[in-house]
Amino acid sequence: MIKVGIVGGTGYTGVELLRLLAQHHQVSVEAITSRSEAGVKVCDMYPNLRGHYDALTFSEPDAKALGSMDAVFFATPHGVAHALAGELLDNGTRVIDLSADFRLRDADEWSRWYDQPHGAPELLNEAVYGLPEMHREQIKKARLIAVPGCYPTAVQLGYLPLLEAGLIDPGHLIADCKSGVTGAGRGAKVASLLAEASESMKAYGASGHRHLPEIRQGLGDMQPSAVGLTFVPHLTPMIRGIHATLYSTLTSESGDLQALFEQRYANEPFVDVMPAGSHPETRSVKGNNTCRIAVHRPGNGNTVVVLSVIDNLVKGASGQAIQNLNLMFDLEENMGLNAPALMP
Ligand SMILES: NC(=O)C1=CN([C@@H]2O[C@H](COP(=O)(O)OP(=O)(O)OC[C@H]3O[C@@H](n4cnc5c(N)ncnc54)[C@H](OP(=O)(O)O)[C@@H]3O)[C@@H](O)[C@H]2O)C=CC1
Ligand SMILES: CC(=O)N[C@@H](CCC(=O)OP(=O)(O)O)C(=O)O
Repeated sequence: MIKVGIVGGTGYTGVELLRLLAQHHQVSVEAITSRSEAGVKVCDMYPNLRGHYDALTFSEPDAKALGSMDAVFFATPHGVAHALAGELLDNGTRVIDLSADFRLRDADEWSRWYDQPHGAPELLNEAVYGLPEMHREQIKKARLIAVPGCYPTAVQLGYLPLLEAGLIDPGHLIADCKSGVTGAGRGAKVASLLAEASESMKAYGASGHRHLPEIRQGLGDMQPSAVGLTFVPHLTPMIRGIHATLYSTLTSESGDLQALFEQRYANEPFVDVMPAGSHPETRSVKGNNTCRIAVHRPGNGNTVVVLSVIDNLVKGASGQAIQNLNLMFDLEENMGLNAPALMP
């Protein structure tokens, strides 16, 4: 059994790790932290987990206890993994960080977007960006994984086949994205109140969101030219889900785009290219680690429209984190991640 710890077990991605790992036959969750709920039994706070983690109790984060694990997930706000990751790695514990602490290769750029100094620039060289569809071989050898953000996962998987094939202009990309409210975390915020978020929809971060440099870096790794990206996120009245509508312009004769996408993702266990003409729904991936994609070329013109949907808490966070763990520990990539989506 692989012994794992979770730092930040009371948040939405932390409890989603617990839900998914309850179905994983090779992992045992032995430590889970929360400063505010230390001493509380996991099942008393989350009754959906009764019968799965009856002996597990939240405790204060403790580097020594976490250092006795084979792997530790960080499901914490930005900056927390910076402070603890080095010590854990020195103890031989592998680190899978769901926050943005190690996603950007440039520490100064990270500081600008996250408005705080980078706490562990010495670890950036060895951090691997945990998007298996791009970096599977590096993930298998990694000790430190930066799990991609939710919007960046949906956007990068949507553009990947087109950029790798050199078919579109990378200088003029537009990503129009929608998120459910769990994307904002479990902490109390006015914008997440029912009366604020339901029956309404709004854009935010239109002139600069912290996922912009992360997406730009990822799209830059797919092809040699400079990336020009407009990224506009929106908050929508749903609990889970990301819907990305991705626009780009063809620069050469494209051939069969449907076949291109099907071939690129033929061996990917968690990317589903839908039949031509489809419009994937967020509810088709709810609770599930799949990214469903459809590619359109309206009026057979030069504009390509890709539709990409994921569950922000699964392929956008905890499911992808477990996919990375499976690769790092040489397990079946889909172990613990096989349950179909909840519909309706
Ligand atoms: N929600 C989403 O859809 C996604 C989230 N992410 C990222 O994953 C991370 C977790 O997100 P989410 O689960 O939504 O967050 P939440 O706000 O829901 O939960 C945060 C958790 O971290 C703990 N925590 C907070 N501060 C500290 C600290 N200083 N030291 C130790 N533990 C701390 C909290 O418990 P306590 O305060 O009791 O210790 C809580 O359990 C974030 O970095 C987020 O950006 C990534 C992709 C998608
Ligand atoms: C709806 C909502 O608020 N979404 C969050 C992003 C989700 C997320 O947690 O991303 P990181 O892992 O990069 O922090 C936001 O826009 O800030």
